Amino acid sequence: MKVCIYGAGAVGGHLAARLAAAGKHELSVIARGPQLEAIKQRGLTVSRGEEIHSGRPQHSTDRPDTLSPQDVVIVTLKAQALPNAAASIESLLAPDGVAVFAINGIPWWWHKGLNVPQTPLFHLDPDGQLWNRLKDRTLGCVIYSPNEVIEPGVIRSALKDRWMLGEPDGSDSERLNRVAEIFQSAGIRGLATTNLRYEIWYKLLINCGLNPVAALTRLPTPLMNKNPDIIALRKAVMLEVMEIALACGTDLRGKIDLDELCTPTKRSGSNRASMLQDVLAGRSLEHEAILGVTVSLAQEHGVSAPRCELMLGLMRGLAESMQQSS
Ligand SMILES: NC(=O)C1=CN([C@@H]2O[C@H](COP(=O)(O)OP(=O)(O)OC[C@H]3O[C@@H](n4cnc5c(N)ncnc54)[C@H](OP(=O)(O)O)[C@@H]3O)[C@@H](O)[C@H]2O)C=CC1
Ligand SMILES: CC(C)(CO)C(=O)C(=O)O
Repeated sequence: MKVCIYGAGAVGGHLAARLAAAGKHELSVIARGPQLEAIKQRGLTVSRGEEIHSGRPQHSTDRPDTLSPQDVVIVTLKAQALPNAAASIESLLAPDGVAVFAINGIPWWWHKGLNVPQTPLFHLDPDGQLWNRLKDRTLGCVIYSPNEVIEPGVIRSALKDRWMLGEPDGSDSERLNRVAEIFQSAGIRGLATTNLRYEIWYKLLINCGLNPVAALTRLPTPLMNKNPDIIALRKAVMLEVMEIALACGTDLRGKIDLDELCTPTKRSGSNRASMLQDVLAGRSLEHEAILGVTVSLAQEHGVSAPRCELMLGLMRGLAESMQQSS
């Protein structure tokens, strides 16, 4: 298969290193800047506890138009970078190729397969570029794997390793199983599910509590997990997201141990949430996909979510101040 990772940063670099190390597929990566230079010179390395996986993709470029048509494009850009990449993702796909969006937050394709007007999500896809080009050629992926680029081409990952893959409409398709096999061929725990929306809400609940607080306090996760004020705040946010999920048709009550989500484990390891990594690197923030759409859904369904609203306001302010100082 021809497999392309579009946006080989922390998460994409992790996948690319393991796929390249396994060598089962023809691998291309799209990256840029020092990360691309390092990949060209030394390939990619990911360390997970005692494990180290290294490999060099067959093709590395910042010009997607130079690659041949791909069977699978795994998109690991930040949500806010997707609309500008929609046309090039579409042109990269072979006629029966599929794009897999491995992204946090509510995904741009959220309305697909739901009994609601089949329209793009304004916050994430304002001109409908993603929806119009890719809605029938897309799988979703919920990532349970914390990663950070510690130097160009080198990624440190926690041991947690679960990548839930699903069709937007919840069907069990041939292409879904094909993609899960690609992950598994590299020893990556990619699992096909017919209920990806459950995973999206579960992960969103974690991210709404954790990522903005990490970005605002600049605390790494292990320190947040020792701070009673922050734990209380995160739990309160998570309870709100649980109510929003319920109003949208996903019942997480009784299925999630909020204490456990605020407790350090060996598998989650020591890491900085991706939004904190973005703040420290001066990159744009993913708060609209994580909090903006969540708050909109709360308002649409008449659910009170004051803490999510507060977090969203603060994150919009942080994004503005970062933009002004850049
Ligand atoms: N990191 C983590 O632990 C986790 C992240 N996630 C989610 O995974 C997704 C990806 O996150 P993450 O890997 O952390 O993000 P990164 O910012 O580390 O990776 C994205 C990469 O894409 C590159 N890129 C952006 N635009 C282009 C372009 N036009 N051409 C080429 N390269 C480009 C970026 O370069 P540049 O740096 O120059 O912008 C960066 O290297 C997000 O939705 C995140 O929330 C989910 C679970 C854990
Ligand atoms: C769960 C968590 C916080 C892992 O670091 C994540 O998804 C992120 O960093 O965005």
